Amino acid sequence: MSSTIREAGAGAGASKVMSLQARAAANMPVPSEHGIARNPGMKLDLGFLESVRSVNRSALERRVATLTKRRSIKADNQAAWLLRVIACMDLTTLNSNDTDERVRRLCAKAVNPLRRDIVDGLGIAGETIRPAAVCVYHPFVATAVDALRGTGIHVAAVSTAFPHGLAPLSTRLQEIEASVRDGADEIDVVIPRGLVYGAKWRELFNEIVAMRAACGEAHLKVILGTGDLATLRNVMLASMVAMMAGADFIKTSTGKESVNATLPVGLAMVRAIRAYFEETGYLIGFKPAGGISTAKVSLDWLVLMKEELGRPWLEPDLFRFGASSLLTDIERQLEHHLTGHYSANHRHAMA
Ligand SMILES: O=C[C@H](O)COP(=O)(O)O
Repeated sequence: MSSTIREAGAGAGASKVMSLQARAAANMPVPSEHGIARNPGMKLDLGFLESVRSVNRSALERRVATLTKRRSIKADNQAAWLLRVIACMDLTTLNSNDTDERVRRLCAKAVNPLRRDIVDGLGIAGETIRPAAVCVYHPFVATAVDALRGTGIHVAAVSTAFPHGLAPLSTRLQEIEASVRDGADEIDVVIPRGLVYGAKWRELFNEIVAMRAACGEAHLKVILGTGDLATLRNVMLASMVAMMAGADFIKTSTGKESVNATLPVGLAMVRAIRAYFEETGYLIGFKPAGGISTAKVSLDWLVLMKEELGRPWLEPDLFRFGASSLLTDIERQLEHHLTGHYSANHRHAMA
């Protein structure tokens, strides 16, 4: 396993991953018109996990401060970048009061994410700007599949005793299989955090391997619940175990922890993705989720992805925001871009 991860807390200046041309020349898996070559996973490398002693939090924080201060998205380009945020969004509803009707309304919003006057004002009437997926609890998968049929928008299901993952493995696997049967394209699973506290890496690996098998063709996003994991070392190691076990994406949070997606923790995960890439040649997706509700913060995340991993990670195949209210703020900012005024949130009702 490469040394990149051991240096994950090192300061600025870390190189981006290899260009697509260089990858092709080196016969490595490359994104194609059929999508990204899927991560098959690898053997659990316990020796490598033991070799990771600590992660330098302050170095990660310094790097984030530099990236967000020297923001490379100019004001003139911000509208275009906000449209990219929409394209990389898993528009989410994960509430105790979700209903079929609410999910249908959210799906309708996904199909037409921006008000007509904003679309016309931006001159994008001929373009299809839509979230990558709608993310729901398992009982609403069939409703979302029905509502989104023919739109190209995926349905993502949180299917393993979300948000805590505290059910027998057999129950969690059955839930995944049921979501896949109902038509989910993507499955967001949570890890039982206790396996991380106990350093039960083999057990965690085996669980994720079984989840990946239960997903079949559906893509697997592994939620770490980083706010619960206590240390950045745990975040790094859990990220690596998830990727070794065959995760297509690693995801920060459920949105239900007291601390959800933060940029320094995201940076640690992104560097784990880079290390996995350097070892295996496979490109793993990243999904920050939970508490990302402003356009400004979403742009910070895009800058981080672009600077740390490069252009391929600005596409929905490799990058998603998990967010329930971000679209509302993006609409407001786009309206401000066009008119110079902000309107009230209720004019951009989500559902
Ligand atoms: O996976 C997505 C999250 O649950 C969304 O969290 P949020 O409601 O804080 O945006």
